[in-house]
Amino acid sequence: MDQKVVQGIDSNQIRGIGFDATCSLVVLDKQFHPLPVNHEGDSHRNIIMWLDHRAVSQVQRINETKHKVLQYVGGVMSVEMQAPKLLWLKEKLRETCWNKAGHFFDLPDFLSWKATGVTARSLCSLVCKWTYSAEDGWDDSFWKMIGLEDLVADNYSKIGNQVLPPGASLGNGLTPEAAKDLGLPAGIAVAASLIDAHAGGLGVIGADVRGHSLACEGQPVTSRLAVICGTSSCHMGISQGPIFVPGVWGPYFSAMIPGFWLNEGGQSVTGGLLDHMVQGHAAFPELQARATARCQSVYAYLNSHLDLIKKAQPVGFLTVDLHVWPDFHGNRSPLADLTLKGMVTGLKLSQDLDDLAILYLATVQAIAFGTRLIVEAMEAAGHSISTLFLCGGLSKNPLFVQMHADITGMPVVLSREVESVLVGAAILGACASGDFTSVQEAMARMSKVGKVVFPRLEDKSYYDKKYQVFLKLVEHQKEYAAIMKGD
Ligand SMILES: Nc1ncnc2c1ncn2[C@@H]1O[C@H](COP(=O)(O)OP(=O)(O)O)[C@@H](O)[C@H]1O
Ligand SMILES: O=C(CO)[C@H](O)[C@H](O)COP(=O)(O)O
Repeated sequence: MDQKVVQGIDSNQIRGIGFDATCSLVVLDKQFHPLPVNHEGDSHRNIIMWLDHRAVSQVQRINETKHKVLQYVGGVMSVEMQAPKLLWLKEKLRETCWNKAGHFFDLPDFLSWKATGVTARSLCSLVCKWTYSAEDGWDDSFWKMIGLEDLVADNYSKIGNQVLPPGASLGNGLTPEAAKDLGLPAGIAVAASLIDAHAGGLGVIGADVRGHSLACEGQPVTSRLAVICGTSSCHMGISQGPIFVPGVWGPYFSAMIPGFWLNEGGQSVTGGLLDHMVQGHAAFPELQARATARCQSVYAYLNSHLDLIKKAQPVGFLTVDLHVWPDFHGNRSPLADLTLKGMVTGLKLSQDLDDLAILYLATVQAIAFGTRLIVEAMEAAGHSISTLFLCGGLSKNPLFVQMHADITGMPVVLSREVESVLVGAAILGACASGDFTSVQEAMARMSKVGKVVFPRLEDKSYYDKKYQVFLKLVEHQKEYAAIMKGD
């Protein structure tokens, strides 16, 4: 743990701590020491990252079982969830890892354990990534069916048999050892954690929107979709009753907001894809030099460059003959197909800064079309969404935000605090300390609207045409795969 987090802060003002993190799998032995998750035996590498797709064969076999728990992850389990990763460890590293393992933690639960010594898991991580049900607990038959019956035999002690709602206070709070590491007083309340995207959802979705002329004003919170966009994008929609959306994770009960069901759509690389496209282009060194000379981020430079080259037309029209399918790391939602790949059509021989800027624009648009596809799937299944609430690193990019508004046709609300994921974690801390009596009360007080961006409805027909092309791209990709599979 790190003292940077409290630099320049009066530590006596800190009343509670909340943790969030990606849903990566942490493996410890029976004495809580790190265990290698690799063939090399390097115990510094004891975490399988969320976006690690090594367990492809395992997840295929899990999905072939058609077990009823799969209904609660969108009908198809993702390779990014924990059950396939556990099965991979058992099958590939039985001696060195599986047999020696004492504790498998989701990363947010690992952090709260490290701070408090309490091994209780958050309902959020267990429901969303481990097939636990808030109503019925673990389903023994699932673990037996997929070949992980040993987890059932010891009453789930390795993956969690004490489960707490996010925001519940853990044990006696910060241990003396963790307090020393963090430079904080021992005993400060520590909350049961949330996965990062879920913390972002808490940080934005409950804001008071009065005075912004938004359709969601005075409407139930279920008309809002929180989109947490950083390395990946996660689309968090809530409902009073369970809604089964094919290819969209959930419905998860009480995994984000207590008492509400959650559906979680997602795109596995979004910010990561933009970085990849921009940094891998031949004109990147020139871009970097120009952005540095202006003390700008490369994205701010690209946005201003697009404004220069667009001439009289709207900037989005620069991609009339350049189209991108964004699933360079498979499709998480709503197609739930990890075999899908990225596609670009409309490339030319030139590779100058204009080409880079236009390719970047087409990628931003493709990510926004991916959001439109997810929203349409959620609405077809019963959600009624009128407003997007964006946060995360990508929400700092005005082009990304405007394209989401234009392409979905919905207004986008940005939070006053860009790092709303951290606001969500702070909400947890404020619940654990007893400063608020419920997550809902804390959300209403702590999330604040910053700016609202409305769609340019006059550009709608152009984006509708590009969306038609977008859908053709995946249709064609599937046709190519079928041709190559044939004799
Ligand atoms: N100033 C910026 N302008 C535009 N995009 C940005 C900026 N800073 C970060 N990004 C984008 O946000 C992404 C990272 O978002 P962040 O929320 O920090 O990631 P994570 O989800 O890993 O926490 C980067 O991949 C980058 O594409
Ligand atoms: O699966 C997820 C949430 O359920 C997230 O995509 C994953 O945790 C990583 O997010 P990021 O790196 O974008 O913060």
